[in-house]
Parts: sequence; structure tokens; C-alpha cells
Amino acid sequence: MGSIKPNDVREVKWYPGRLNSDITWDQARNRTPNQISEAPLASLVDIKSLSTLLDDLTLLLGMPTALLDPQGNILQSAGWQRACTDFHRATPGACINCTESDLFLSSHLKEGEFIDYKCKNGLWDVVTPVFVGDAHLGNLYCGQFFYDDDLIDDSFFVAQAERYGYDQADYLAAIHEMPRFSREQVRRIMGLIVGLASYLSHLSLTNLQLSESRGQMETLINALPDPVWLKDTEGVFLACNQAFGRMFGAPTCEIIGRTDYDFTSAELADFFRQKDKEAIAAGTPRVNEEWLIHAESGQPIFLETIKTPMSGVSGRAVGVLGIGRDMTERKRVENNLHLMSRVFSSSGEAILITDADNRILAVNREFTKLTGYSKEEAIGQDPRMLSAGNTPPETYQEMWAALLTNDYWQGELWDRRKNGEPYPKRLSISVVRDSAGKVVNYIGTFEDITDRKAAEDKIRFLAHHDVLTGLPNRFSLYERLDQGMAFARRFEKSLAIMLIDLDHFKTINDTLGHNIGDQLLIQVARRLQQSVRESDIVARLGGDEFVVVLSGVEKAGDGVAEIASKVVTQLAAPYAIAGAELRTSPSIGICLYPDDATEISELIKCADIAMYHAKANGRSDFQFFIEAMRDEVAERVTIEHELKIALEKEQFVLHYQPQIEPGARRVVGLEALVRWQHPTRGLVFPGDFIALAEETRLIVPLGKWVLEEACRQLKYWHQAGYADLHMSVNLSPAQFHDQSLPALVRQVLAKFDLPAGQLHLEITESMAMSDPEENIIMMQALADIGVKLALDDFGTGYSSLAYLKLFPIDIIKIDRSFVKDIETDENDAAICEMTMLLAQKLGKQVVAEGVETEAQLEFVSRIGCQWIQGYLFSKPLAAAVAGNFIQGFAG
Ligand SMILES: Nc1nc2c(ncn2[C@@H]2O[C@H](COP(=O)(O)O[C@H]3[C@@H](O)[C@H](n4cnc5c(=O)[nH]c(N)nc54)O[C@@H]3COP(=O)(O)O)[C@@H](O)[C@H]2O)c(=O)[nH]1
Repeated sequence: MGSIKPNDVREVKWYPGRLNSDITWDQARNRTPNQISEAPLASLVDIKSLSTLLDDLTLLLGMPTALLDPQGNILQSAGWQRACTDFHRATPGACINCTESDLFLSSHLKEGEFIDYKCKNGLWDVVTPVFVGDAHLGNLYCGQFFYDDDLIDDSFFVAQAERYGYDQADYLAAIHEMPRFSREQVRRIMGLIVGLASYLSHLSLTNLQLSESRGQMETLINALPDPVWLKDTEGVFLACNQAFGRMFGAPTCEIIGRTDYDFTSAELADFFRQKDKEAIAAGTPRVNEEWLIHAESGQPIFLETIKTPMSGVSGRAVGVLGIGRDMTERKRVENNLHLMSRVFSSSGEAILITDADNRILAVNREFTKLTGYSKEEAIGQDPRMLSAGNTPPETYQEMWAALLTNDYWQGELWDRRKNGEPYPKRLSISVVRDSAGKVVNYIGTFEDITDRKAAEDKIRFLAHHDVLTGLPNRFSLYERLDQGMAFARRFEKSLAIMLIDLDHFKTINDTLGHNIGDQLLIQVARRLQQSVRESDIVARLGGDEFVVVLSGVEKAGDGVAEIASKVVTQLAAPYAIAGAELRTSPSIGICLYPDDATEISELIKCADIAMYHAKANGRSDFQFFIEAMRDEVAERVTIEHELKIALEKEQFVLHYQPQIEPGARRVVGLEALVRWQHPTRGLVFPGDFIALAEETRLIVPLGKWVLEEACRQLKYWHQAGYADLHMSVNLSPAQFHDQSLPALVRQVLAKFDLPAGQLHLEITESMAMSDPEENIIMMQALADIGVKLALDDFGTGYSSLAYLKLFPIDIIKIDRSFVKDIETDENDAAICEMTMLLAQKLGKQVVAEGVETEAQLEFVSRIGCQWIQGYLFSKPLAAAVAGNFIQGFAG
């Protein structure tokens, strides 16, 4: 050891103290500087906890101590204030110089070595390094002493005092008070300090290793895709990985220290807690299955967790380790498989699965039920075993082609059950391929379509046929007619279209019942079929309308009339139905394709017009369509239009035909008969427009006008002194069925203040019999008003006597067709007599219509007819003329 050379830090630095026994200063100086640890000491050791240790050590040693990092930053120190003295500490730059030298010195030391050196202030410091492995973590210092063999050169300290402006005396006194140690003492002290350094090295190393292994562990568990967590026995999270954090929707650092209750519903947290407790209580790993919502994805996940209880050193439970595995996909697959197997076994369709070589691998219950083959019988077989052998080979070719290109085929085949019974089936085949596109399986599903086919056939039949007669319906007729027309065009032939309507069928239906009507229609259909060739068409359009289409007709329509005549004869022959003999007759309209029309709808229209003419000409006959009829139709359209205008412009007038009581030679009443004062055609009679007005329902406003006008006129005559006169007004079917009729009658009677009994309302017999039970209600409503009801055209409408008794009618008008030939036709005379007898029996008044001759008058008077209406006395007269007639007749 040399003497102290003051002032120069560097010099001070190069004044070597003594290294520990094995190393010389020069040796230390020539070493490679220590590598500085990247891990700061403060992160490896709890520096604060060293504070007490250094304090105690300083007290014990009588020397200040300090722990510095490799850069010279003081991490912890004790006693330096005293040791350095206020003077030294107050010296700017002094410490820095010291630190620099410390750094240099210590960085060249190895673990376990120490070195002493004299500081700029002339005092000694000793330093030893702290290592972690080869890396230099920091230095432990102690110092600020003199060796006992130091010669204290006061001049050095005086110069120092001067240099730094210290009080010289004080400074020298302080210097002389500084501790003095023998080298042996310092060596021993340093043994302690080196030991402490070694302890810190080991502690740092341990902590570093611990932190490294923790880091590795974290990397490891964070790399796991499955959630992993650690809880204490209270359910507080001690650790978890990032997968777990994602599941709970929080970073791991926020989860640690908290519980399930902070992240899930209380119910779920209770469940987790319970399962944790069970695992801890069991002392062995427990597996649970849990559904929860994954916070990050928002999707429900199915988690299989293994909860392993953890024990401390003492063996006591300290917590539970949880490892979860997201089994959602597997669960979904499981569920799907379960579902598929249920679908397979409980499917209402038969299912068979084959391998790529078309050998049956599996069949379901429905397969066995449908085919009769058990699973055992079917497995291993080719599905051809099911074939009935009558499916065309093209069907199979088409099937395999579709499977090859589309992986799917659907179609209908004929198979045979095990018991030999053939049946039609609807089969769907799907091809299953592996990821390489190779066929693995064929899945066939099929059902027995016997019932469906039968239903389809039935529906097809019903769609094309009339249910009652089994004849082709309108739809089918049009289809066949279309084909027939094409055929006729090709072979230059004609078609004859006959539209057949049964005369008075409605009356038969209404009086004898629908059942009888239906029987009649069935028999008519059979007769029609028997009347023509099989190649001809017989169809029913609905109601009592039939169509017969004769094919292969020569251009001129030759032979059609003969067939039509035959049909009339056939249908007019009596029918035996329900033990009774029934009669009807047809009215037939005939047109020719292509002469009359080339469109189906137009042909039917032509036949209809012709049929209408056949009816108008007296029924039970046929009528060919002629071009002039088309004009009539056009005329009807014109009249309809003109009728509307006539109503608006009040072009109608009433004529009145007197009704006479011949014995008393007085006019008892008048019948109001409407006429149309047409602007160009003159006076038009009701026969030319009433039917059309009825069809178009214009009769309702017209009838209302007639009723009002007739009552107005009656009131006029009453006021003129003929208060006993009654007025007869005709009611059309449309008027009669209008529910507001009674109200209208009341209103009109009230308007003209007429006694109800002097208004007679005439309804035709056929109208009354069209729906007798329903009509009685309206008749009664009118009778209740007090008006009198007359049954017009009696004898023409097939009255049922039973109903006649029930009708609340007062008057019967014998139709003029019976009166006309009363003198010559015994039948007519008999009908008139019978009507009279019946009326007397029922207490009804009788009016004879159409009395034109004295003889007729004499006859009807003789049989007891009270009132007479006819040209013999007067034609219908305009109001003024009728007034004169009343006056003149009475006179
Ligand atoms: N709903 C309504 N129908 C009405 C109305 N006015 C008339 N009619 C109906 O028109 C039918 C024809 O009437 P019309 O041409 O006026 O003929 C009537 C008489 O002129 C005719 N008649 C009377 N006596 C004779 C006769 O001796 N010989 C002969 N050839 N004809 C005669 O009879 C018709 C009256 O018959 P009826 O009504 O049955 O008493 C007519 O039948 C009415 O139905 C109307 O306003 N509304």
C-alpha cells in the first residue's frame, strides 16, 4: 500500500488498494469488463427490504454501506452521510468521480472478489460485485475509513478544505475522527459484505430463474387454445391464460384477484363454485359439462372442464386448477348424428344406404315395413332385388346418367314387395362423395305412391269429367273439341256441335226433387251416348245442358239432322225413375265447324243461339244455326241499350184491358199492360222486350214504374166514381224475388191511398212452382198487406195440387191457350172445367183469359167462370180510351 496521492481522481483510482488474496490490481485491470445484466437488480430483489439490513450492517461495521447498480445509481445505502462528512458530500463532482472509479473497479472484479481503493477525499472504500451468472448486476460498497497504518497528511486535507471552502479546523477534526481499521479487520468485514453480495447474487438468480420460468409458463399456457385457470379455495382467480380471458371478455390481469361472480350470471357462478367445491372435496379431478356464452364471440359454447384440486406443501387444499375444452363443434356433430339417426330410424320414408359398389349397407324400419324385407335380408344385397322388372331400361339409364352428372336423381319406378305384390314408388337418390370426390355411398329414399297415383288418377278424372254422369265436362269438351277441329281441318271434314237443353227440367227438379232430377240426367247422358258413335263427343256443360260433337261430318252437314232427330226421339221417350214414368224433351241448337264459326267459344255461342230458337219455336226439336240468328243477337244488344234509355226518358206507357163480370155487365177491374213508345219503331209490345228486361234485371225499375203508374190511374178512376174497380199488375220473376217488393207495394198503396184489396198482383203458375216453398213466403208477405194474388197462365206450369192448396192466392187465371180451342179441343175444354171445379173447391175466383168469341164466353160462363178478359169485350186500351170504355160499358 502506497501513500495517498491526492486531488486527481484518476490518480486515486490507480492507487491500488488490495484485492482479496488471489488477485492483483493489475490482473483486475487487464480483465475484460463484466457484461452488465439486462435484468435490473431492482426487478430481481426487493431493494426496500435491504434497507434495514444495510442500516444494521453499517452500525455493526462502523462503516457506511451501499448497493449500487452497474451504472452507479444508488439503489440503497446506509451511513454515508456520516462517513463522507458534510464537507465531502457538499463537494460538487466528488461523488461522480468516485462513482466512475467504482464502476471501473467493480466491473473488472469477479464474484467473491473485492477491492479497496482510496477516494479523492483521501479515505478508503471497498467494493465487491453482485452477479447473476456471468452478468454484472451491481456493487456492494462499504468504506470511508483509514487503515490503521495510514499516515494522515494534514496538508492534503487542508488543501482540500481550501479548495472546497471548508472550515479547515472542523474538517481536520472530522478527518481525524474517521474510523481506522486494520487490514485484517477490513478483510473480515469484506468477508461479510462478499457474503451479502453472494446472497444477493443467489437471490437474484433464483428470482430471475423464477421469473423466467414464470414467463415460460405464461407463454406456454397462453399458447394453449383451451382456457386454463387457477382459483383459490374461495374461488378467487390466481391465474388464467389469454384463452380464458377471451372467454370472460377481460384481460387476464383484470381477472386475477376476482371471482366468477364478476364475469357471469350469479346462477352460473353458483354452478362453477359448486363444481369447484366438489372437485376440492373429492380430492381428484372432476369433469363437468357447461354451456356458457363466449364473451368475445357472443356465441354459446359447450365447455368440458377438468377441475383438479391443488394441495399446498402441508397437503391442505389450496385451490383448483381448471382446464376447459370447447366441445361445441363436437357437441353439434354429436347432436346432428343423434338427430340423423333418429331421422333415419323414424322417417316416414323408406331409406336405404349402399356403398360405392351399390351393396346395401343399411335400411330403416320403414324400408322393412314397405318392402317386406328385413334388415338382415337386405344388407349386402343389390337394390335390384326390389325391382318389379317392368320399369323401362331407359329409366335406369337416365337415373345413372343423372347420378353421374348431378349426384342426384328423382323419379318413379315399379318395385315388387317380398310377397310379390308390385307397387309404384317415388325414389330419390343422392350420391355421397369423399373429400377427394370419390363416390362413397348412395342414399335412396322412397315411398309407396299407390294411393297417390290412384288419387291423382281420380283428380285427373274429376278435372275432366262431370261427377254425376261421368261424361267429359266443359274443360274436357274444349280440349277434345280442339283436337277434333284439328282433325277436321286436316281431313277437310266438318264437325257438328249440338247444344242440348232439357225442356222444363227445372220444374221436374223443383217439384220432384233433386234426386229424381239427377236420375233423369244420368239416363239422359246414357241415351245420348247410345245415340251417337263412340268416336263422337258427349259432354255435360252443367245443369241440364249437354253437348254432342259429331265428327267426320261432310261439309254440308249431311246426316246431322237425322242424328239430331234421333236424339230428340230418344230423349223424349219416357223414363222409368223411382217406380214412376217421367217425360222430358230436348231443345237442340246445332252449328257446324268451320262453316258457322272457327273458335270454340264462338261455336258454343252459335249452338246456344240456335237452341234458344228451338225453345222459342215450341221446344222438343232441333234447330240449325243460321247467320240471321247472329243478327238477332245483335238486335238484342241494341234493345238492351235502348231499354235503358227508355227508362231514363220515360218512353213506357200502360194500356189497360178490362175484366168483365158478364152476368152483371160491369167492368170489375183492368189489367195494366206495359207498352214501349219507341221513338222510331212505334208502339212495341211486351213480348218483344219483357224477356230481355227480365234477363238484364231492367224489369225491376220498369216493374216499379208500372206499379206506380197503374195505381195512380186506379186512384184516378176511383176518384172519377168507379170506386169498386180493381187493378191487376203483372209481376216478373225478378220483381217477385226482390225482397223489397212488399215494402214497395205498401209504399205505393199508401202514396195513392188505395185499399190494398183492389190491387191484384199476377204471378205466373210456372214462376210460383219454381221454388214453391220459398215462394209461399213471399206470397204470404204480399197477402199480409191485403193485396189479392192471381195465378196467371194457369194450366201451363205443372202445378202441384198440394202446393196450390198452400198458396195464399185468391184468383186463378185460366190461360188463353186453353180457352182458344175450348170449342174444338176436348182436352182444353176438360182442363177448363177441371180448373173451375178445383177453384170452386179451393174457394178461388176464376178469370178466363183470351175470350174472343161468344161461344167461348158462353162456355166459360157455363162452367162458372166469374170474370172474363178478352178481345171479345176489349183489347188493352190507352188510359183515356179505357176510361171511356168503363163509362160506356156501365151505361
Ligand atoms: N211483368 C210484366 N209483364 C207484362 C207487363 N205487361 C205485359 N206483360 C206481359 O207481357 C205479356 C204479353 O202482354 P200483351 O202483349 O199486352 O198481351 C196481353 C193481352 O193483350 C193478351 N190478350 C188478352 N186478351 C186476348 C185475347 O182475347 N186474344 C189474344 N190473342 N190475346 C189476348 O194477353 C196478354 C195478357 O195476358 P196475361 O198477362 O197472362 O193476363 C203478358 O202475358 C204479360 O205477362 C208488365 O207490366 N209487367
